[in-house]
Amino acid sequence: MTLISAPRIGIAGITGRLGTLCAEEAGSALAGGLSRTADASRNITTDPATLAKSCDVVIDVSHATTVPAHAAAFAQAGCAWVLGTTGLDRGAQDAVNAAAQHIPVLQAANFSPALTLFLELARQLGAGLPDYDAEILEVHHRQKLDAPSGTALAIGRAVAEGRGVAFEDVARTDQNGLRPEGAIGFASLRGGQIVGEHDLVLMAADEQITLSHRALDRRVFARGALLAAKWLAGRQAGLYTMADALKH
Ligand SMILES: NC(=O)C1=CN([C@@H]2O[C@H](COP(=O)(O)OP(=O)(O)OC[C@H]3O[C@@H](n4cnc5c(N)ncnc54)[C@H](OP(=O)(O)O)[C@@H]3O)[C@@H](O)[C@H]2O)C=CC1
Ligand SMILES: O=C(O)C1=N[C@H](C(=O)O)C[C@H](O)C1
Repeated sequence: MTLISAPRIGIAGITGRLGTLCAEEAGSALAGGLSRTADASRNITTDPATLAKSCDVVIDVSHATTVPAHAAAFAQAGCAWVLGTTGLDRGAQDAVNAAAQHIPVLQAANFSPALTLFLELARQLGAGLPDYDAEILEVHHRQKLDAPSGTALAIGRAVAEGRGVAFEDVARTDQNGLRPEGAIGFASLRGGQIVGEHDLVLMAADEQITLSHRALDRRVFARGALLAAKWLAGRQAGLYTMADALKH
């Protein structure tokens, strides 16, 4: 493994809300971008293989449907992949896992340092309060496409992991009917320009605890993505988390 001190960074989804900020944060390390509309003047291509050839690492904040093609192209080129896109289906996640056999992949639904620590606290709360009703509320801007948010799902997975249960067995996105014992529930609100809010609430008959995170500026994600990219470039193949990047 040879870590790269000044990696060339590409951005998939470079024209988007987060991609634009990532490009700004990358500064002179920016090698190019990926979009559905090419722009040679900015080294923006429509072809993931072409982008991968000019980069050491790609920050991917685009759309879930692009994930299988990106996985194949980046793995083929040997380019590291920081994946922040959310809303992946099973097939897309399988493609990520397969790519991680060949290249370093850091997958994080949320690049914020505080939210990364939130996941650890959620794991502890899940383990320490196994019988409390766990509910996760997330609020985002009106343009967001996926629900529940990737972060909300990651929080739910952390609680389930703390409880030693399979997330798929306890996740509850439809609130109709009697609340099953041990369920982890989700609720989503969409409106305005809310950057991203997440609450984990654990409730018993006689007390309740809430863990809250508020992203106040989308740039927190862009800064985290850059930190992740610089940490990942040149590492061994494998699937890494934001916690890995923050603790080294
Ligand atoms: N990990 C994290 O910390 C964070 C992750 N995210 C995630 O990043 C992703 C992007 O978020 P955001 O920047 O707000 O989204 P935007 O819609 O603003 O940007 C996404 C970009 O992806 C490109 N794209 C490629 N294929 C498609 C498609 N089929 N449909 C729509 N867009 C497509 C578009 O660029 P073009 O039109 O040029 O092709 C678009 O500008 C989301 O999955 C979001 O959940 C967001 C914030 C933080
Ligand atoms: O789409 C967004 O904006 C965000 N998406 C991520 C998610 O789905 O969790 C992270 C953050 O909450 C903002």
